[in-house]
Amino acid sequence: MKSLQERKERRDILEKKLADAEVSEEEHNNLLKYFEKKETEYMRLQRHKMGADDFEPLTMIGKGAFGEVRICREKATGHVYAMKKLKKSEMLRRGQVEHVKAERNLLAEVDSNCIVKLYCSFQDEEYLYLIMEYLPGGDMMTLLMRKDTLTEDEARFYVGETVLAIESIHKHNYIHRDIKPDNLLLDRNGHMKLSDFGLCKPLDCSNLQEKDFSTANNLSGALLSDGRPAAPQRTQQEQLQHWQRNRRMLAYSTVGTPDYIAPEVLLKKGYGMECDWWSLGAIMYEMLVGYPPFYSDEPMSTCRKIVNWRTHLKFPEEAKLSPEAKDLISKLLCNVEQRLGTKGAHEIKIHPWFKGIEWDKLYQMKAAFIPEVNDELDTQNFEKFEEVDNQIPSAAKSGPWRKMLSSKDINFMGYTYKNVEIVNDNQLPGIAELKKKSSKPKRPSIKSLFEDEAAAAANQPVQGSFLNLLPTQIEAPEAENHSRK
Ligand SMILES: Nc1ncnc2c1ncn2[C@@H]1O[C@H](COP(=O)(O)OP(=O)(O)OP(=O)(O)O)[C@@H](O)[C@H]1O
Repeated sequence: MKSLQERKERRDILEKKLADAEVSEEEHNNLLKYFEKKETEYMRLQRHKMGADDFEPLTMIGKGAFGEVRICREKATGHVYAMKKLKKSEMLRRGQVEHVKAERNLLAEVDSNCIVKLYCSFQDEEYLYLIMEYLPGGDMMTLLMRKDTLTEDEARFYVGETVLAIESIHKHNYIHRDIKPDNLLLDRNGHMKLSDFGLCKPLDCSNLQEKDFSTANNLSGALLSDGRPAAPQRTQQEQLQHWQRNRRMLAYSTVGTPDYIAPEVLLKKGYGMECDWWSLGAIMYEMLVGYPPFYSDEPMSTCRKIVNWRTHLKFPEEAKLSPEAKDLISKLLCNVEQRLGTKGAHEIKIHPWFKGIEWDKLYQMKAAFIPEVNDELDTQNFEKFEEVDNQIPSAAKSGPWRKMLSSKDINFMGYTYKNVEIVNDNQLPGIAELKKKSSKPKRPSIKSLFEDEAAAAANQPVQGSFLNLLPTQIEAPEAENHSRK
């Protein structure tokens, strides 16, 4: 009865809006017909338990340490989404269960232009699934590799959108900790959205002490026993080529790249939201210089340079950065106490480098680059991945984790989620407009259908190992369970 009543209220609102709006009778009827169609779809979705069978998997667009990302088509509606599929046994083996829940919680909780939208999540015996909006513009890593460097105006657009994205997750009390160009995705119009909120590839620096990071031990400043420098001195161009040769390999390696991680995170001193602003500084540097500020041949050496940033942060002359750009980067890549953003995103927004930027209109502006996207299944902006045999290795089926795996698995309880609202409801012109004009709260019809236990799970503090998205109330990394060890 309640849902009938709500349906009637929605229809009344629409009728009222239509009476006020000057629309032709034909348009009026079309909108009402569309409304009924959406209501039917909405009810069907509410009833239906989603599963992998509801989607036709298509081209693979991403591969991570725990699974893969593909575009897929929902069989019932024909809508295209990105499906992230994660192997439960791998999650358990690497102690990532809480992180995958954190990712699902954040995606379900934060409704923002700057965050990739989650349509639903579900699981079967072997896998967890996230069905998200498909962002066909590719990721920032690929864009940067294609462009070498960006002009300051181009960079301002992307850095600005990253500021808004970071601000929106901080507002929900989440810290990302692993913001890097690979996690900045571009939509069809070239606007940026943040993704990948839970499954970092933990680079295990936990056995390193602060003394290991001391300047005497740092690689690039050090000399070998015969007096030669331990790391070759390269020109900006050489360093750029070197970085680009290694970039994809680093992205797909099991340890990932530490280039954007804040020193306090590496040192596990206890950290807060400021660590995401450090990552912003490293990304901005890469956009303007061509490679990240502490790049080194070895990830461990990069970690050392990050911790000794005072010695290693240098701006190559050839890059010709403006004084404002250098100033902003230096105020992001610095001690937590001095770092811009510590008191909130506004500190960064008012920096002179952003002079003239209209923060409220950034997402309505024309993007710095418009990606080429020919149709809804176009994946030209992504790497090509070789398809390997999809069979689940027998180890996963017979290993010690096997008995823990089932779709009613207690480890992954609360994973299932459905966001009925985002079933492409902006596809019909007119409806989106009407919704904007509505005086009701922003998302009047949202119906997030958590399974009962999910509501509780969403409020659980999340603990986990190195480098992962954590609600801020989880504090010192020392207290974390470094399950990779
Ligand atoms: N919603 C999406 N739309 C388009 N592409 C996506 C989407 N989600 C992920 N991708 C692509 O898949 C890649 C891997 O995704 P993601 O980083 O979320 O997976 P992961 O397994 O957690 O990876 P990682 O090992 O880096 O943590 C991204 O870099 C991006 O290119």
